[in-house]
Amino acid sequence: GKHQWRCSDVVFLCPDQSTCEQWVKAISNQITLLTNRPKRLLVYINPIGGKKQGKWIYDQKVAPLFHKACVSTDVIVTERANHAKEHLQTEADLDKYDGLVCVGGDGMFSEIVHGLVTRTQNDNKVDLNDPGAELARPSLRIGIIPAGSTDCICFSTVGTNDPVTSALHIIVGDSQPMDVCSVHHNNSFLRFSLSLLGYGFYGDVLSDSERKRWLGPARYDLAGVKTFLNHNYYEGTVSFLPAEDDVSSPRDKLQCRSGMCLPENTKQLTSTLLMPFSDRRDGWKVINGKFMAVNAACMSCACPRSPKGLSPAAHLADGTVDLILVRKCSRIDFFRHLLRHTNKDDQFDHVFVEVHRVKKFDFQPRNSETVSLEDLSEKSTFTPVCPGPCTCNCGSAHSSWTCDGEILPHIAIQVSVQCQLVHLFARGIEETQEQQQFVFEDL
Ligand SMILES: CCCCCCCCCCCCC/C=C/[C@@H](O)[C@H](CO)NC(=O)CCCCCCCCCCCCCCC
Ligand SMILES: Nc1ncnc2c1ncn2[C@@H]1O[C@H](COP(=O)(O)OP(=O)(O)OP(=O)(O)O)[C@@H](O)[C@H]1O
Ligand SMILES: [Ca+2]
Repeated sequence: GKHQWRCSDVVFLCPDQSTCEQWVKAISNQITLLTNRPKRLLVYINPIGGKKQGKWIYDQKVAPLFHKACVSTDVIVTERANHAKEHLQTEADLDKYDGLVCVGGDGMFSEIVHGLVTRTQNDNKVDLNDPGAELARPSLRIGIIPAGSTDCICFSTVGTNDPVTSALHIIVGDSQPMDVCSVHHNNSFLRFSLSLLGYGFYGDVLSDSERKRWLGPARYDLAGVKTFLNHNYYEGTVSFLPAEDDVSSPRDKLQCRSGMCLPENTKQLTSTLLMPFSDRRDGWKVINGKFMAVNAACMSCACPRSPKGLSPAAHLADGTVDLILVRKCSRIDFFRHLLRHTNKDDQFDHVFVEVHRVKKFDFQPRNSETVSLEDLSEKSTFTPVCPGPCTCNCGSAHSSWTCDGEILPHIAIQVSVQCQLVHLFARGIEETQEQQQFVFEDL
């Protein structure tokens, strides 16, 4: 149920010992032939993510399963932020392993993707600062054992945030390609985004929540309420290159399901992103306005807080990102919009919300040319110019971008989707039995 997998024992009864041994040998031989299954894994554990349970979860729930399945592991418990990333970039002997495992939340997973992808580009002499460069794909898959506060990437790729389920997907060697957004400021690479890239509301929630880390996962709720009450909006220009809209749309209600975003199927969803960078302005659209939030969801961003996610129909590996623009609106309207993330109603069905499926986009804040976070005082960045509804020019304040829970140092950014840059030990969200029955009855 609920996409959770469990181990189960099967008892074979044999008439004699030698038949029993033949069975054991035959089954072991068959399992050895399954080349998708990893045999050696490099595990990184963040001991301070989420409720600080990462090490306990791994030792109690995951390591015994790896042991049973004869998967050998090297385990690194991180000692500081960026430990895993730096280890992957420079030290790790990656040839020794069939995959990586991340025990932690979205921030920790982001570290591991950055380490692995940067290492792969260095090995292949690809310049990450060139926004038009075609990136080399890492050969190692990554498994996520959820132990963070949001665990959005695990939830959106498996359908649940359950360590045992994730461990079993790793053991059986599932593979799920995943899009990654690269974020540049002019010609300098800033970060990859794997889940939510958000300016305005989520940027402000994140900035505020970082100061409340000691609260654990509850920091987001407290910062969320505070940011909601502040009710800030920000002015800027969003330019984007739409994906072919006859193929799929953020409002088609077609949720990404297991098998949908495998390489061969993806070609039908979208033709990939080989457009030369010099042609980039052909077909671009420009929207100017005052926004409560500018959100880019590379995947649905489903998580326990919002089980269908920020963009329920976003696909994991179709080479596109859903760009959600929430324009300036009243508090009550914004509340209605937020509330719809938690129930079945359509959060895009508001006059002040629009959503576009895009391959690339740029954001330019109003009067921004020289603005970077270093130039902005804490006050002007994170505190509303006015505390409540007012007639003054609140819109001239700037927010900041949150990128998978990290604050970006620049506001003017250029984003492009790197189609299926990394692979996870996952298989996408499987249809539940009731859903399959429903489709069958429909047919
Ligand atoms: C009325 C209830 C409305 C609830 C609306 C919930 C919408 C939640 C959507 C969450 C989407 C998460 C996307 C994933 C982002 C991750 O890369 C990142 C790192 O892990 N996590 C967050 O940014 C963590 C982001 C956490 C954001 C929490 C926002 C909470 C808002 C609360 C507003 C309350 C208004 C109450 C008015 C009295
Ligand atoms: N040993 C460590 N000490 C301090 N920080 C660490 C350590 N190891 C990793 N980190 C950092 O902790 C940050 C947060 O970790 P993580 O993503 O696992 O948990 P979270 O923020 O609670 O959850 P989520 O990202 O799902 O909201 C990561 O960005 C990572 O860089
Ligand atoms: Ca996508």
